[in-house]
Amino acid sequence: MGRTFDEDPLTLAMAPPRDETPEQRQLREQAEAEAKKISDEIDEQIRRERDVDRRRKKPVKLLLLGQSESGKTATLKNFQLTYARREWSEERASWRAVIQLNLVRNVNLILDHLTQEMGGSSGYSDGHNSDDSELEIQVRKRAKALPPLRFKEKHRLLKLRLTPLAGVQADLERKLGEASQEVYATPVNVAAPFEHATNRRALQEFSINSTNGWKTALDKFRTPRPARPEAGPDPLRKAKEIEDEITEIIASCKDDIKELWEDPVVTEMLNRRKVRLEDSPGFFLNDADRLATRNYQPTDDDVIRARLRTLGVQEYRFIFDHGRTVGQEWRLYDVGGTRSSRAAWYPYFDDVDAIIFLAPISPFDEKLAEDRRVNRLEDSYLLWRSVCSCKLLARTQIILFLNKCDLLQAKLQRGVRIRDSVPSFGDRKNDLPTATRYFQQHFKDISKQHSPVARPFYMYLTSVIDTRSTAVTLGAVEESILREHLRHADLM
Ligand SMILES: Nc1nc2c(ncn2[C@@H]2O[C@H](COP(=O)(O)OP(=O)(O)OP(=O)(O)O)[C@@H](O)[C@H]2O)c(=O)[nH]1
Ligand SMILES: [Mg+2]
Repeated sequence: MGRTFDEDPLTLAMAPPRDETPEQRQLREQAEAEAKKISDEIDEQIRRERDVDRRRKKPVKLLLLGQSESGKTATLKNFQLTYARREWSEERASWRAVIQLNLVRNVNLILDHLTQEMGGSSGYSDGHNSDDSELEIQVRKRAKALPPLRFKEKHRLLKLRLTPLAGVQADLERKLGEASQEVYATPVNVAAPFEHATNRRALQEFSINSTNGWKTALDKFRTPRPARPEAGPDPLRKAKEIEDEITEIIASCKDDIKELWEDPVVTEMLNRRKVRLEDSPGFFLNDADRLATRNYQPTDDDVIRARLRTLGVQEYRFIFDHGRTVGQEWRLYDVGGTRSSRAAWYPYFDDVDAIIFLAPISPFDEKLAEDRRVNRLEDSYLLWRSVCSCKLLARTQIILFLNKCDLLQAKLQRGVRIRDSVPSFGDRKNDLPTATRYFQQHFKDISKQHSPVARPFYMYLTSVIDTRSTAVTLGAVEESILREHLRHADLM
């Protein structure tokens, strides 16, 4: 074959030798085919590694489920405190308003009871009302049998001096928005309304899907920037003035708040009415000395204990700055836990790496706020069963937190007997290890019976307001979720 002088040197170098025999040609072509095969394999390997790498960098998605007040948001806060510390520190101060509202609510609740008690001869009317709960009827009966409470002039004055806190509560609730109000009776009477839901779009009206969650409420309480003089009255500065006014009123009520909470007649009144504020969400009365001050700044523990209800489904994006996955994005989905909020959960089951399911085990003798006929533990069992049996979640890792162990311990120490509310507990020992073993076994049995495909049972006993022990639990959880995340990345 003739060659021209203008062919480029590379083509010349790659060209077969002029005097190549047919055998040599066959060997050469075989060698070239082999080299191409190896090169293609290397290319494919690089492509696959890039793909896995890209998937590894995909955000880890974690969904928090459980009934209202089970501790989902408190768990989320622990994640932020442990793994996204910078953001946590930036936000801590803006929780002050929520904590102030929690404290003021505690006080106003006592004042409401006081007003009812001091209102009539014994504070209770004689007639029964069809709306009265069984507890109220019982309380009324017991109160009649006991000597009257000895209220003094001091109680009337305390009520009078603490009146401004009603206005403070209203102001704070208005500023914090709907999340600051607790929900009571709702029309939904099934534990898992998500079971019949189909797609995200159909449910949009139920869900507030925001990418900044509690920030919406807290943003109004960030430190204002200096206003430009030509811009007129600065709304942020105005907000700051209101905030200072609220803080001033609370600080000026400090001694009265403490006197009210430490008063023996008030204690007796709350006992008779079976009101245990200490166990309720957002209890801060024992911290009034520290909180009701002009320069109060929330501590980490205060923020974890602060109660702000979750509305709809909230997405939080954190780039972890601590832990094994520094630089990795995590998306945590926090949901409202009342029965009427649960229909909005289903669309989020689709694409999560793991679920943390929170079941509080201390309220075994309490009712749901949204439906006073339903026992809280029973509701958790039903909800757990629905989540375990959900086909869409058949291969999703589910981690159970049996939460509020601290409150369970305190309740058992006070002598509350489990078998009075949970007859199947029987004559077992009424102590913490026996109780947690018993509840754990019940959840394990449900998971075994109702999971469509056998799944491992991951369970932790938690008190998520204890940030130290929770950090240890989250370390184990992080590792196991990450392992699953990477396994998925390798399989895809
Ligand atoms: N003592 C104690 N309190 C807890 C524990 N876990 C949560 N709490 C408190 O219980 C209250 C309710 O917790 P949240 O985290 O707001 O509950 P939630 O599940 O997010 O509730 P919703 O948003 O209404 O669905 C908060 O004030 C928490 O600080 C716990 O283990 N022990
Ligand atoms: Mg919440």
